[in-house]
Amino acid sequence: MTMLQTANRRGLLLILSSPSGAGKSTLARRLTGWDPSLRFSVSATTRPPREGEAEGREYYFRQRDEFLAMVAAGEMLEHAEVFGNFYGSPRSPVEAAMAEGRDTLFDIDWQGGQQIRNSALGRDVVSIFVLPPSIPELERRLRGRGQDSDAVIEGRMAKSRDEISHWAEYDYVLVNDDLDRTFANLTTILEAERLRRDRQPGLSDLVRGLNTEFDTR
Ligand SMILES: Nc1ncnc2c1ncn2[C@@H]1O[C@H](COP(=O)(O)OP(=O)(O)OP(=O)(O)O)[C@@H](O)[C@H]1O
Ligand SMILES: Nc1nc2c(ncn2[C@@H]2O[C@H](COP(=O)(O)O)[C@@H](O)[C@H]2O)c(=O)[nH]1
Repeated sequence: MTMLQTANRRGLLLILSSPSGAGKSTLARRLTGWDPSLRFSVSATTRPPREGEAEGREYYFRQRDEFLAMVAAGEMLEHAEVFGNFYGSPRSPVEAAMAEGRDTLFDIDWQGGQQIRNSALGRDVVSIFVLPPSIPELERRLRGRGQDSDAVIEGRMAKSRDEISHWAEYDYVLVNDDLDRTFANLTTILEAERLRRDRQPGLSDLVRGLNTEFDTR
C-alpha cells in the first residue's frame, strides 16, 4: 500500500458504548491487541477495583474527593455518574495522542460519548454502539462474568434499557452476537474511517501527481 502523508493528520477518537455486559471491554481489549498503535483511554473511577484489575491498566482508582478535584481542575475530557460511581476520561493523554496522530479508543457510557461529540474534538469522533442480541443473553453475560454481586447486576440490568435508548446517536451500531464476527466488523469500521481521515492531504498530493503525469504524456 502506498504510504500517504501522515505528518499533519489528527488522531481519531473511537468511542465504544453499550449497556453493561454487552461486550465492549472484550472488544476493546481485542482491538488494542490487534493494533498496538491504538491508545486505550484509561478512565478514572471512584468504583472499587474488581478482582484482577490493576491501577493504571483498567482504571485509575480514585477517592470521590480526588476525582472531583480532577474535574474542578479541568483535567477530564468528560465525566459522568454511572451506576452510582463517577467515571471520567483524563484529558491530557488524549490530547497528546491526537497531536502525534495516534487514534484513541474509549470504553465509556452514552453520557461521556455525548460530551465528547459535543466538544471541540467532536469532528474527530467515530462512535460505535454495541447491542446485545437479547436481554436474557445480556443478563447471562453479566452473571457469567462472575465479578459483580447480584445487587450490582440487578442495578445494571435496570439501567440497560436507558443506555440502549441512545443507540441512534451513534455512527455505527453492532449487534454483538458472534464475537469473532462483531470484532471483524469493528476492524472494518476502523480501517474504513482511517482511509476516510487520510484522504486529505495524502490523496490530494497523489492526485496532483497523477495530473502532472497526464500533462506530460
Ligand atoms: N459475543 C459474545 N458472546 C458471548 N459472550 C460474550 C460476547 N462478548 C462478550 N462476552 C462475555 O460477556 C461478558 C461481559 O463482557 P464485557 O465485560 O466485555 O462487557 P462490557 O460491555 O464491557 O461491560 P461493562 O460495561 O460492565 O464494563 C464477559 O464475560 C465476556 O467474556
Ligand atoms: N462516561 C464515562 N463512562 C465510563 C468511563 N469509563 C467507563 N465507563 C462506563 O461505565 C460503565 C461501567 O463500567 P465498569 O467498568 O464499572 O463495568 C460502562 O458502561 C463503561 O463504559 C468514563 O471514563 N466515562
